[in-house]
Amino acid sequence: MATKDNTMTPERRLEIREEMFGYPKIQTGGSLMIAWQIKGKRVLLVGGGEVAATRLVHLLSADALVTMIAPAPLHPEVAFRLTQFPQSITWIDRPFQSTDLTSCPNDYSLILTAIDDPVASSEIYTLAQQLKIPANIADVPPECDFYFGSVHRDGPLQVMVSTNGNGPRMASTIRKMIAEALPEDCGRAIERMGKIRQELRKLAPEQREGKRRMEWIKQMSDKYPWDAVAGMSDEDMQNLLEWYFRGQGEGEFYVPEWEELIKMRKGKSKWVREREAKEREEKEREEKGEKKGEDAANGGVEGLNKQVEGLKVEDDESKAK
Ligand SMILES: C[C@@]1(CC(=O)O)C2=NC(=C\c3[nH]c(c(CCC(=O)O)c3CC(=O)O)Cc3[nH]c(c(CC(=O)O)c3CCC(=O)O)/C=C3\N/C(=C\2)[C@@H](CCC(=O)O)[C@]3(C)CC(=O)O)/[C@H]1CCC(=O)O
Ligand SMILES: NC(=O)c1ccc[n+]([C@@H]2O[C@H](COP(=O)([O-])OP(=O)(O)OC[C@H]3O[C@@H](n4cnc5c(N)ncnc54)[C@H](O)[C@@H]3O)[C@@H](O)[C@H]2O)c1
Repeated sequence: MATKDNTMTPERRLEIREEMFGYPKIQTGGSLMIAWQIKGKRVLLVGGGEVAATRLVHLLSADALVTMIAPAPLHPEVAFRLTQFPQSITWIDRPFQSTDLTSCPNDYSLILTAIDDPVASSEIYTLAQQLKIPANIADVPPECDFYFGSVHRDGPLQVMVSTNGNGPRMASTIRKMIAEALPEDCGRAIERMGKIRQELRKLAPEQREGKRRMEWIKQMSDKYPWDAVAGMSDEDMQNLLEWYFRGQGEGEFYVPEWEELIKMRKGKSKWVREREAKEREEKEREEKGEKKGEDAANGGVEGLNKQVEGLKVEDDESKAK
C-alpha cells in the first residue's frame, strides 16, 4: 500500500502538480509585461534633458500625446523631436508646479519625470499616487509604478527586455543579441500575417466560424518560411484565403503547400521585385570594388549636420512667434 510522503511541503506538492498538468510555471516577483495602447492618450513628461529624449522615443513610437513641462534650454534631441512631432508634443517652457496636475486631475493617463531635482520628483510622485495615475520617476526605482525596458522594433514587432532594475545596460545587450537572432524579414512577415488575419475576419466574420478560423490561422502561421511570408503579395494573400473556403466541416482544413500557392501566381510581388533589384544593385557595387556603406556614411553625417543647422533656425523662429 502506498504511504503518504510527509517530507514534501505543500508548495512542493503544488509545483509537482503544476508540472504534471503541463501548466506554465509561475515565477513570482516579476513585472507585468503588457503592450499598452496609449495612442491618442495624454502623457505628462516633466524634464527636457537626455533621459526625457529617451522617453520621447518610447512615447512617440506609441502615438501618445505628450505635454512636456521643462524650462529652456532643451536637450538637442528633445528640441528635434518637438520640431519633428509638433502635433504630438505640447511644450510648456517652465519648471513643473503642482497645479499642473491638481488643476486637471483627469487629463493624464501616465506621468513620467526625467529631472535632476529629487525634491520635485518626489512631490510629483506623491501627486501621481493621490490622483491614481501610474508614474515613472527616472532614477528612483521605488517611486516607479513601472519600469521602461530595452526595446527592439521592426514594423509591428516590439521585443522588450527587462532585468527588473538589476542591470539596464545588460537589458540593452540582451536586446541586441535577440535582434541579431531574429529572421531578417520578420517585421514584414508579421505585417503580412496581420493583413491575412484581418482579411479573413472580414470574409468569415461569424462567431460560429471562430474556432475553425483560429485553427486554420494557427496551421497557416506555422507552415511557411519567414521570407516567404514577407514576400507575399496581395495576390498571394487572396489566393491563400481562397483555400480557407475549400474545407467546410469543423475539422476540415486546407492550407496549401508554399509551392501550390506560388503556382497560382500571375506575377511576382512588388516587394520581391524590389528586393531582387536591391540585391542586383548590391552585387554590382561589390563587383565594382566599392567599400560598402562608406560613401553613404560620409554623406549621412554631412546631411545630418545640415539638418540640425536647419532645425536650430526653425526652433528660434518658432520661439520668436
Ligand atoms: C532599459 C532602459 C530603458 C530606457 O530607459 O529607455 C532603462 N535604462 C536604460 C539605460 C541605462 N540606465 C542607466 C544606465 C547607466 C548604467 C547603469 O547604471 O546600469 C544605463 C545604460 C546606458 O546608459 O547605456 C542608469 C540608471 N537606470 C536606472 C537607475 C536607477 C537605479 O538603478 O537605482 C540608474 C542610475 C544608477 C546609478 O545612479 O548608479 C533605473 C532604471 N532604468 C531602467 C530602464 C529601468 C530598469 C530596466 C531594467 O532593469 O531592465 C529603471 C529601474 C527605471 C526606469 O528608468 O524605467 C535603458 C536602456 C535602453 C537601451 O539602450 O536599449
Ligand atoms: N532611469 C534611467 O535610465 C536614467 C539614466 C541616466 C540618468 N538618470 C537620472 O535621470 C535624471 C535626469 O537625467 P538627464 O540626463 O535627463 O538630466 P539632464 O540634466 O539632461 O536633464 C534634466 C532636465 O530636467 C529639467 N528640470 C529640472 N528640474 C525641473 C523641474 N522642477 N520641472 C521641470 N523640469 C525640470 C531640466 O531643465 C532638464 O531639462 C537624473 O536624475 C539622472 O541621474 C536616469
